[in-house]
Amino acid sequence: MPNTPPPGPIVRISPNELHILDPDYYDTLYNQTNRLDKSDYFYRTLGNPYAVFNTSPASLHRIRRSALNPFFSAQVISRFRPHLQHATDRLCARMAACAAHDELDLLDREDWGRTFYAAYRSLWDLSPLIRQFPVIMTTAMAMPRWMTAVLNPKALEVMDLLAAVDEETLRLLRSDPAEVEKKPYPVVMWELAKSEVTPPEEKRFEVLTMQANGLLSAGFETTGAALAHMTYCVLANPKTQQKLVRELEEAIPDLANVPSWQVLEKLPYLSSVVKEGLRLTIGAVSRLPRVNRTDYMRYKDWQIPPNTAVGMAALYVVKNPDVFHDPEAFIPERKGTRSCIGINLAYVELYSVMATMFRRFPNLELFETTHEDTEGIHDYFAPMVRSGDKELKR
Ligand code: HEM
Repeated sequence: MPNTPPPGPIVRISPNELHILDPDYYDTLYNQTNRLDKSDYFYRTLGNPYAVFNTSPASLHRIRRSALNPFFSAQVISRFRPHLQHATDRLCARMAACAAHDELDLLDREDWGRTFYAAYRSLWDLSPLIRQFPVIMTTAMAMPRWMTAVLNPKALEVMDLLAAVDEETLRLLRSDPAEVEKKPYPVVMWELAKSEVTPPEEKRFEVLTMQANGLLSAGFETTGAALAHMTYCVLANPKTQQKLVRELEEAIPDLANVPSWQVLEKLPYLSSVVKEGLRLTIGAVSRLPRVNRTDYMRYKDWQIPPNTAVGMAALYVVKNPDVFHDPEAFIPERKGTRSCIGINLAYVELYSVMATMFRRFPNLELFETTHEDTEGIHDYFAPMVRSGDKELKR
């Protein structure tokens, strides 16, 4: 057998796509200023081409991203915080009630809880298929409901979810302006629809509703998965839990006054727990291919021809032992960073929930939960855990 040399940093993973394995190149490829397109093939995976997340051409992406940016600044997200703290307090109150009454159902609204999650999970489950056969979405939309139900019950759940998002968007757009403007924070789709700077074609109903759907899918599963994963990591490491609880008890003497996110993120240990938890959650597990339509891309001495998709999987950066010593271990004492449009919103959620939950339940314990239950085994863009009927346990 001839000796096969180890592969270099570039591997051709399909006729028109390269993967680069070099953590030092990550910030260059994904630099927001480099104006590369997202790969059409890769990003059509959720069947929503109008959502900023899935918009391929850099020129159109810039328009959509700039329209959304103002709603995700740290300042604007701070206005949303009382709402989030209220939701966090409700979660903790439900956990306390469940513990007291030996009941386990934390999601008290059947319509916007379990069903909502299950429908998004079905969308993610279908996503690899949609990427290969995008026509599935249009076909399912055109079919009578009963036929979709027989052929693919998951697709029916997704169709119903999209219809529910349409309905919510429509209801919002028809709201009394005085009611919407009374809210202490901006309502994104409302502001986009009314904005004088949003181009008219971006105010079309089908664009707004897909943007709403895109923000929901990008915003809820990622943060939810990160919270679940980092809670598991803390509970699986009793020393970390003790250290975290000690810091929170000192910083939050009164549980009725949980400090703002800006104060919480300055708590050194909480901040390290959140960042290390985010590293292990990974966010987007696979490559996020970018394409230069007009020019060569350069990587070291390589010249990559125009129209070649080039991606790097974050998995191989965050699990790279040269970058993170003992990469599988949860070690909050080390540092790391992430970035996305929703990062401020995600941080408010992560800091509020982790601080409030561990301050309120210092003795929380794992029950019949193992590493396997939190392991991302599906690459649906975000890593997804095994689906199954495991419930939250007391
Ligand atoms: C822990 C939570 C989160 C993680 C780990 C995460 C991770 C990521 C990653 C890795 C990307 C880049 C994807 C790419 O380049 O293709 C991204 C983009 C994005 N994220 Fe997040 N995200 C989180 C929370 C949120 C939240 C709360 C929202 C709010 C709605 C959000 C909305 C978005 C959007 C819209 C994009 C696309 C941005 C663009 O294409 O310009 N994310 N996220």
